[in-house]
Amino acid sequence: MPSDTGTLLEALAPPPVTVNRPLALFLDLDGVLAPMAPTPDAVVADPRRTAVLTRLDAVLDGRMAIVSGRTLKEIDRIADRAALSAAGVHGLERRRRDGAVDRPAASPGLAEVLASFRRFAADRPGVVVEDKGISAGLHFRQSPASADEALSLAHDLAGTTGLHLQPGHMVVELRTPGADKGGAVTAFMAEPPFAGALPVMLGDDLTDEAGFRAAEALGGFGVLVGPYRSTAARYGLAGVPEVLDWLEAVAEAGR
Ligand SMILES: O=P(O)(O)OC[C@H]1O[C@H](O[C@H]2O[C@H](CO)[C@@H](O)[C@H](O)[C@H]2O)[C@H](O)[C@@H](O)[C@@H]1O
Repeated sequence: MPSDTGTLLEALAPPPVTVNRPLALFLDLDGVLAPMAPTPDAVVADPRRTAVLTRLDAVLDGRMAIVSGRTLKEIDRIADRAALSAAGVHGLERRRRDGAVDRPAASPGLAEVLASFRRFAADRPGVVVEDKGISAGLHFRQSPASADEALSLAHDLAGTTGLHLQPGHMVVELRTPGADKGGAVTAFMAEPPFAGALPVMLGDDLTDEAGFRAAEALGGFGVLVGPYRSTAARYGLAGVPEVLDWLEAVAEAGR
């Protein structure tokens, strides 16, 4: 059963390499397929990651999607276009295997948010603004002292614009309201080639919890990557190297 308390100190067991139904994989990007870096742009394509994603896509007959907070453009840059199916901006935009993309119109309040974020970043060295079109991120990994003020600014702007507040790892984001990662997993699972498979979602962030719950609701499970915390995930992996090892084992088992 998924764990529901953050006070337990136990680690989650690693996920099985084989399951008794065709497997569908939903993979978060930052912190799961790629190690954390000082800035979003510092994460680049990696031959080992691209190779295992390409292999998995073939072995799983296309039942593999990256489900990330990044935009589809960024997912393609970092994953070297190895994932045809993908959901970006925390599930707000979704690309099917045939290339068709669903994306909502950007909330009008985003222009004001970006202007405010840029004013905030201008006199705080290290603070980075990320314009994702339908969302805006304020990164403070390189300026941790700015965290409280950044969160407070984002909270105030969420109130005035109606945008959805999305906290993350050393970032706060304001995004167009709409689907989350759980919605993306559920939508993929309703369509070929995913329909009927057992969904497994790997993630590390709070935004991945919706994906874990969606996988569980459809008979699959979530895998928490990183330190133990309160989670809907059933299994755990310690970090990116362990994820890549596990994915390679899954690809090998399915060969
Ligand atoms: O859902 P994910 O694939 O995990 O994406 C979450 C966010 O990842 C990126 O930001 C994070 O990674 C950066 C690079 O390691 C790091 O510098 C930053 O502090 C992290 O928050 C990305 O920039 C965001 O758009 C994603 O939402």
